[in-house]
Amino acid sequence: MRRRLGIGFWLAVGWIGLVLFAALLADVLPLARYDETLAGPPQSGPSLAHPLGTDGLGRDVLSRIVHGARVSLGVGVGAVLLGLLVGAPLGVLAGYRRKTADTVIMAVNDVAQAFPALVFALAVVAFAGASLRNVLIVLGVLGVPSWVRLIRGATLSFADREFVLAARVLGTRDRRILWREIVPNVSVPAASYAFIGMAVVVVAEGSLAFLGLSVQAPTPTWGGLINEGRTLMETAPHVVLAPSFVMFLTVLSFNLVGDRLRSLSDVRESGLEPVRQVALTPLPVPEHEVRDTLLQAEQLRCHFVTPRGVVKAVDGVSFTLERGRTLAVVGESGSGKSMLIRSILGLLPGTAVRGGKVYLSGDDLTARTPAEMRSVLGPRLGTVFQDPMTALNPVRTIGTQVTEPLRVHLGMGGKEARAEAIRLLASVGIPDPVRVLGRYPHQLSGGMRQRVTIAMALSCGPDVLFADEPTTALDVTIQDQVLRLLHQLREERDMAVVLVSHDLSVVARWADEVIVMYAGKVVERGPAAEVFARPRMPYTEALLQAAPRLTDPVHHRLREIPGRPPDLVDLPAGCAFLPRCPYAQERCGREAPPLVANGGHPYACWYPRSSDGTDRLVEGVESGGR
Ligand SMILES: Nc1ncnc2c1ncn2[C@@H]1O[C@H](COP(=O)(O)OP(=O)(O)OP(=O)(O)O)[C@@H](O)[C@H]1O
Repeated sequence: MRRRLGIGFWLAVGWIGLVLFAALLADVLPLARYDETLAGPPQSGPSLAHPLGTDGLGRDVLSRIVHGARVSLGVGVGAVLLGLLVGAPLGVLAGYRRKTADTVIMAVNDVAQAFPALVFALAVVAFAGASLRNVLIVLGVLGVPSWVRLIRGATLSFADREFVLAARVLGTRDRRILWREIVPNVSVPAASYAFIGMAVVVVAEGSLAFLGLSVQAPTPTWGGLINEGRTLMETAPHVVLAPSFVMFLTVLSFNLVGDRLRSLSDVRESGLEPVRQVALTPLPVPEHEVRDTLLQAEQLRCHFVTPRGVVKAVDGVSFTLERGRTLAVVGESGSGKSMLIRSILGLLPGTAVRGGKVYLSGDDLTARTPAEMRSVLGPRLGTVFQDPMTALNPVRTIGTQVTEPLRVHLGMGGKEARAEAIRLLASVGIPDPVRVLGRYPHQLSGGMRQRVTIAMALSCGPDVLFADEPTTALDVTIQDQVLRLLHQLREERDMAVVLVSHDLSVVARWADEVIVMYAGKVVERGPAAEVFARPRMPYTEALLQAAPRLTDPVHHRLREIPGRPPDLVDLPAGCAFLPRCPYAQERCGREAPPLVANGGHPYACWYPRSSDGTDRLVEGVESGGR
């Protein structure tokens, strides 16, 4: 957390703390009186007695800045609190209740936001006078519409989340949901906006003071000090520069703190972004040989630095893949399948550290910068994601989305790209592709949407197609069509396919090779038919026993794998599967088994299942049945 916030954040917090401290203790600090004229020679520069010099009336500039901080910060804090106290409940109400409450609140809010701020300030000062309280009220009220918008937006984004729905299903009262589920989540962006809001108010107060609409002399305010010093710019520039600089630093600090707090709660900053190798300490790469193969992964690792410790999501995965072959990656949820794919593609969350090497036809992809990777992603590596609805932009037509990679990567003109898009859509079995080009994703069925994403992934003719659970979001009949299509396209285009799936019947049917992952490591690897017919690692055996088989004539009982996958932050010293393994012995707790091949395919187990299949329940998982 400390590292993520950065040194700038802590310097900003320190500065704000210092200004607050000085403002609060202004009366007891050993400073000259802020209104004492001729405390020193007028317009004199910095000296020991007056560290920031004196102004045109010989008043101590430092003392005036410190006392001015009281007004500027006081107005900042007060106005933000006022805006928050009025705006937040309205925002929550609009976002949670929606319908009439939302319409009315937002309509009034829009009108309030459109009202000219300066006219409002002038009107209040003209009628009620330029006092600290009135300035605070003016700036607080002016901030309310922004608070309503912010809090409404945050409430809307949380109101439909699964945890709120779960609370509703349990019959929880609205008030309780608001306090327990919504308010704690909304308070994070609110805190960040409060700091940014304070910066805005400090500047606004300065501007009002500059116009003579804020607290009147002799009470100093930062804006007022700048206004006074303006006339001495040529003879005594320090009089205007000192308060300007203090105000600048304070506003900058508020913005910085607010921005860092926002980034902590911003999901976009934990989303996909190219691996930032320079900013993170890379993991060491062991010696290895670069092979003459299409795709090679060598000791690939993906670790996350989290407040709890290092999550080893992928830990030393190696494999090779040839053209015309399908490699399946299987394992339970959280075993590292998706992170393995993302590590290959170089698209990882910002907190990830990648290690190891990836070679595409001998070309080291891990040595490429994110910008250089862009020429590989699409043209050489294509990806099909799990949920086509989220993979497609809902507000753009299929035509604009399918033609985009053709125009960007292949430099096609509008007409040519359209013709190619029609050909691509037809090749993935979309009937009437011309009509589909003008449609939006929501106007297509799930199966059609997935065909569109496959067409997009294939548009630049990739060498390797990654399909991360491509059929999970589809119903069973469509699943088979999509997998058949992927297989057919692989044959036609002589590509390689990396298929991530937790469905072993899918893998057994369509994959040539398989790697079984457990807790970020490969625990078994080999030809799919062989691994499924004769699994050596008890985990693979357990996965098979837990997998339903539609072709099974007799409905045999599925065996659940007992226990839970281990905590990736705190992996045991020995075999990670030990607590769940029925065959574990003393050695398994002492030493982690390496991935070795004893005359067959490689597996990581000290006490493997027998290779002739006599001691287990493996009922001929069908392979090659395509
Ligand atoms: N941003 C992150 N920060 C910390 N840990 C993460 C992050 N993203 C993923 N992980 C962890 O990495 C591990 C592997 O995640 P991954 O998504 O690769 O699993 P998976 O096998 O694909 O699971 P699933 O089948 O559910 O998609 C998980 O334990 C997950 O909690």
